[in-house]
Amino acid sequence: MLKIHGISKTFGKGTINEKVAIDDVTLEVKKGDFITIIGSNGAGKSTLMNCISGVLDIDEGSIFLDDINLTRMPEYKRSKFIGRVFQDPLKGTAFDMTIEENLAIAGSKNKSLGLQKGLSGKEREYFREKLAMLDMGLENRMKQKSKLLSGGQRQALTLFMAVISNPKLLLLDEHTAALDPNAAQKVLALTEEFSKAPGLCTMMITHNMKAALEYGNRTILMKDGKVVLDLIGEERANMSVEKLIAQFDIDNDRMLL
Ligand SMILES: Nc1ncnc2c1ncn2[C@@H]1O[C@H](COP(=O)(O)OP(=O)(O)OP(=O)(O)O)[C@@H](O)[C@H]1O
Repeated sequence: MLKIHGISKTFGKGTINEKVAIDDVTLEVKKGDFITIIGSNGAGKSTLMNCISGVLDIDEGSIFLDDINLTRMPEYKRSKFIGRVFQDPLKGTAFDMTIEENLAIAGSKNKSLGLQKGLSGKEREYFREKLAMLDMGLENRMKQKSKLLSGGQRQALTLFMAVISNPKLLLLDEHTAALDPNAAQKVLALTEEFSKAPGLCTMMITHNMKAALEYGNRTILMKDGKVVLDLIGEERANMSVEKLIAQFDIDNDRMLL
């Protein structure tokens, strides 16, 4: 379980540009939870993820993942427990490496062996089987460089790479925003599938309001650095995009209905 307690983050403290990006946020994410995160531009969604993953230091509060205290742990150490996928499909894979080299590196993340570029026959077979689950024909292209893949294929591969080391937490920051609608839907369906891995907590930022209510089991709305709505169960099932916009004054220039 992820336990975020009373965290705050202010940029440019003491300057005229001072900005409270995260304001006393407390949040518990249970194992198996798949939380979608929505909110207006500048609400603090990405900053929250950056605080959890260790890209940013928090000013106050604490972050625990199970019994592991992440609060002051450097980003590279947290990455053993946290898988991440960003908006840009070019960010997640090593462009000039083959699909299987990318997988080998991602798979070795949790081991003490360090980077491994090669795969044993057994590992190759394992990855081939797993890749087939993506249903994109990538299992037959394992020796091809990842730069030859389409955006959707690359993002599916990145997602797969983020989960093969069995992280405790998966953080997705608008990971389908740069994809065409078909590819986005496919990657969202895969996300839902991967989020069922035993013991995993998943958090996904999206500007697609419909997807936010459709995927996962819980939706939070952020505003001015705070969590102002936490929807789950029946309340979430009865919520619609129209109601959300009307009730919460969501103003987002990239919002998709
Ligand atoms: N590195 C930074 N330095 C200074 N201010 C920042 C920095 N990162 C974010 N901010 C500010 O903090 C606030 C929250 O930004 P954040 O990127 O978390 O919002 P967001 O909800 O992810 O927005 P969007 O939907 O537009 O991506 C914004 O006012 C932003 O300008």
